Amino acid sequence: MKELIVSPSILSLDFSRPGEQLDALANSHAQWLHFDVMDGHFVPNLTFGPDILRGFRKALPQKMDVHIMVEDARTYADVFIDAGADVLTFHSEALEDDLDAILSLCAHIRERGVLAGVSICPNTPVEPLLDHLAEMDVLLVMSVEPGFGGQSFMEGMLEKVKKARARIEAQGLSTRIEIDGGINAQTGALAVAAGCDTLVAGSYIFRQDIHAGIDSLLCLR
Ligand SMILES: O=C(CO)[C@@H](O)[C@H](O)COP(=O)(O)O
Ligand SMILES: [Fe+2]
Repeated sequence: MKELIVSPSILSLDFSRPGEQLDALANSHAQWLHFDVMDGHFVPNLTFGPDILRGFRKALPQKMDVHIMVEDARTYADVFIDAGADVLTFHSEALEDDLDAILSLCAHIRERGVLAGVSICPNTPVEPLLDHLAEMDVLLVMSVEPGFGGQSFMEGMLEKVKKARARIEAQGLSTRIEIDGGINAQTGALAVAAGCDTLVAGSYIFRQDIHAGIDSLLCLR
């Protein structure tokens, strides 16, 4: 498996003191920064636009791991690539789980020089993607219903991780398996044991000392 990456989700950043928290992130061992984009349609919440991503990109050395939870995935993939995404992950469900459309958007994202990610909600099976993992850089398994931070981890999602990990190892692929939702030191350990190499965590990291939270996840490997 690849090196373990921790991607703190800025959805849980304390926006009453952003400067202090961004400084802590900038000096942390986190390699990616998870940037959740929500449009109020695909999920019942609204978050950040491209100007905010530009600001984070200037302020932080981390790679920008952008997770778009939007209906119009094609349009907003380009909008957030233009704004500085290093990893662009869209939802399979936003493209009605149409495999041709999913693979075509992955190819487009890669052509733009960005890592392409495909995310699946808890009710979406992983099987249709298993033969196509070489065509994406990241498989993002949601372990909560998308839309909000602070929810409980759905342990049943680890079956998807195990299936994808077995396929990645069998084929010698470099595709990452990222997990998002309810990750803390305990659930993170389960996720790593199941085959995840990329952990998103929001409330767990920002509700304690940021460096301690990140380091406690990085040492799971
Ligand atoms: O995409 C999402 C939620 O839709 C996540 O990235 C959350 O921000 C994770 O937050 P925690 O569950 O770790 O608090
Ligand atoms: Fe996310």
